[in-house]
Amino acid sequence: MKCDCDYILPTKGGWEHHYDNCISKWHSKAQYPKNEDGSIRLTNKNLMKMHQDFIYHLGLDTATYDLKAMFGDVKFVCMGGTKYRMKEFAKHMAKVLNIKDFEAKNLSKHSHRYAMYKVGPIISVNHGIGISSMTILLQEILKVLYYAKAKNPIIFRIGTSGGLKIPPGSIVISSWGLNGTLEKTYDLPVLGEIRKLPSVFDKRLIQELMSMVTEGDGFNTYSGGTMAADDFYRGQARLDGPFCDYTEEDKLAFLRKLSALGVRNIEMEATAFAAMTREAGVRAADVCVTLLDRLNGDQVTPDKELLLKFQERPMILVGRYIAKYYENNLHLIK
Ligand SMILES: O=P(O)(O)O[C@@H]1C[C@H](O)[C@@H](CO)O1
Ligand SMILES: O=c1cc[nH]c(=O)[nH]1
Repeated sequence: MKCDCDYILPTKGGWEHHYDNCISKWHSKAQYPKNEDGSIRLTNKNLMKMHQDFIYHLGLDTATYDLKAMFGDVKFVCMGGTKYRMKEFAKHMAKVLNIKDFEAKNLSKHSHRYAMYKVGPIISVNHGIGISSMTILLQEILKVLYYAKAKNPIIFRIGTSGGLKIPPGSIVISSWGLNGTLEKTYDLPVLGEIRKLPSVFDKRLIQELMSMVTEGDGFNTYSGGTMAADDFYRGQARLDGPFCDYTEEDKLAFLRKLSALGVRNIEMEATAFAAMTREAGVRAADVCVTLLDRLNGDQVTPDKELLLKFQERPMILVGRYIAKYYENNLHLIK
């Protein structure tokens, strides 16, 4: 398989292992500040001076918990908005990887915030709605992976979204995130000034995921841009919120403009997810199902059963990717 920089990747047992020894530009040390052994290198020197770190929203800390023993084997972190979805994903992966003794135990229950499960080498955890909830979770997960010295972890978001000109129930694998002012950045105010962090996803991971799509899936999978809105209603040009001071024509013109820019779906996390995983040197992909075509309306009308079916689709695709990784290596799973 070819990479961005035109290197033929030195794979040993097939493409599923190549990122462990990848020499491509995308994974170069400059951009992906990993240690030699593949563990995360966080650049915040203050962390090294701390005797104990309270990872508050996960209800964990580095003194009471042996994070290396708990999470040192983690290869994949999957996150999504709801607790229910992430518990179901953990159960799904227990089946896929044939892990018989899996017990869905919420490892962050003391925090009363998020629900985090571990199944074999996978963390499945919910992040709530929107960028601020997601980035708190993501940053605390990054610290857990850092303290645990997890090697070459990959992070997936399996989410829901509104589609643009594609049938409801399609999957979109995000190439980049677009913010509310139509820039491919995650804009974070720090010490009174806006930092603009690039929000582009790992191209090769997208290709690898696209190669998991089969004709028998029964739905379409696209890759394309994802707008991450800071609001579900006006922020996504809806007409059905409590406030609206624009017309239906304005809304449609905006959505068509997004579509012309290459945006396939709208959700509420992509920009920050791309930017922060990139800054941490961790490969990541945002895989969302669309619940509706926003050119045809605003209300999410599929019944509960169909909504749950739709939400299984990203789980199936990402599950297939993880299963492929372990195809010949199930013995690596504790
Ligand atoms: O992962 P989920 O289904 O939470 O993703 C989208 C974006 C927001 O978090 C939420 C809005 O309904 O759904
Ligand atoms: O339209 C939608 C549907 C799900 N999630 C969103 O953020 N927007």
